[in-house]
This record gives sequence, structure tokens and C-alpha cells, in this order.
Amino acid sequence: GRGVKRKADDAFQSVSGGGKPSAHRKRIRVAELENTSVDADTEASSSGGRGVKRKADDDLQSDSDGVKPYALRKCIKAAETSSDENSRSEAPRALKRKAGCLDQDTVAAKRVKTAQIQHGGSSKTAAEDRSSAKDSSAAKDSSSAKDSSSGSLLDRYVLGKKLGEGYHGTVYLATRKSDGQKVAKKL
Ligand SMILES: Nc1ncnc2c1ncn2[C@@H]1O[C@H](COP(=O)(O)OP(=O)(O)OP(=O)(O)O)[C@@H](O)[C@H]1O
Repeated sequence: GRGVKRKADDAFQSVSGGGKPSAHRKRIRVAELENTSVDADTEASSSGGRGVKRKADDDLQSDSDGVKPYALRKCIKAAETSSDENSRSEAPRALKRKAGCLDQDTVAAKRVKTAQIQHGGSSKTAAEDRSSAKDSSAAKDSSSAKDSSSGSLLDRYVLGKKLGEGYHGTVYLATRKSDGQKVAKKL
């Protein structure tokens, strides 16, 4: 309750206190925080007390690392929050997603979905999607070195439609003659 009220007051001050220089306003805020530090500690178990303490830390941080870009500061804050709350695994995942770091499974699953859409869809489950994606990328990886220079590729695979284009080549849907497995082949 108190934390929320103080936060609202701070926000009001920062909007309406345009006349005061910011250094002066900061000093006032630090003085306020120092005066209420005992309160903040005793209230540590309630949400208001923690909020005040965290806000004070944030303010100090934004003073010291003013040169860091906004996104970087946000990342640092999220990382700190996650280390504060050890039991939560959401924050690192969110960070990863934010940074655009998709793991390999996700990328493979996306690719299979793309292929399915192009072929009019199928009734495979997500698990099957993933495993077949792995199969196709494994097949692509293991055979590309051998096949690129030899003419044996067409002996072992029946090439299908074009799936897409990368920087280093074009990817085709292919069927392995030996077992009928559909794979993605990059030529
Ligand atoms: N297994 C797959 N299923 C469906 N489509 C695929 C598959 N693999 C690749 N593609 C399609 O082919 C395109 C090119 O794939 P590729 O793996 O060559 O991409 P890339 O890694 O960007 O290329 P490069 O390695 O040459 O830079 C993809 O964007 C995708 O549309």
C-alpha cells in the first residue's frame, strides 16, 4: 500500500516538478529514501517494502550507467530480476526470445511446419514434427559433403519440389529411395 502510494507520488513529481533541476529532485528522493530506510527494511516481507528498495536500486543504477543503451539496461534489469527470483525460469527464456536466439529444435519445427503448409498440411503431432525435422536436417548434413560433387545423389534420392533458397544453395524436398523417407536436400 505504501509502496504504491510513494511510486505514484514519484511519478507525479517527475511530471509536475519540471521547475526543479533534476539533480535537485534526485537529492530530495535520496533523502526521502534514507529517511524511510528503516521502514523499508521492516516492510521487506510486504510487497510495498520490496518495491521501494528495488526502485532505489534502479535509480542508483540508472545514474551510474547512463551511457548504456536502453535495451541493454532492460536486459540487465531482467537478468537481475531472474537471479533475484531463483525459482522462475521464465525470465531467461524471455530474454532468449527477445534476443532472437531460437534453439535448433524450434527452428527445425518451424521449417517442418513451413513444408507442411506448402504441401497442404498433415496430421502429424508436434513430437513427430520435431523428430522428422531432425531427420531431415541430419540427412542434409551428413550427405551434403559427399553428394555435392558426385552424381550419386540422383541415384539415391528422388528430387521433389523446391522448398526454399539459402545463401549457399537451394533446398529441395527429396525422397530417399532406400526407405522412402522424405528429406530436405540442399544443392
Ligand atoms: N527441412 C526443411 N523443411 C522445409 N523447408 C526447408 C527446410 N530446410 C530448408 N528449408 C527452406 O529452404 C530455405 C533455405 O534453407 P537453408 O537451410 O539453406 O537456409 P540458410 O541456412 O539461410 O542458408 P545458407 O546456409 O545457404 O545461408 C529456408 O529458408 C526454408 O524456407
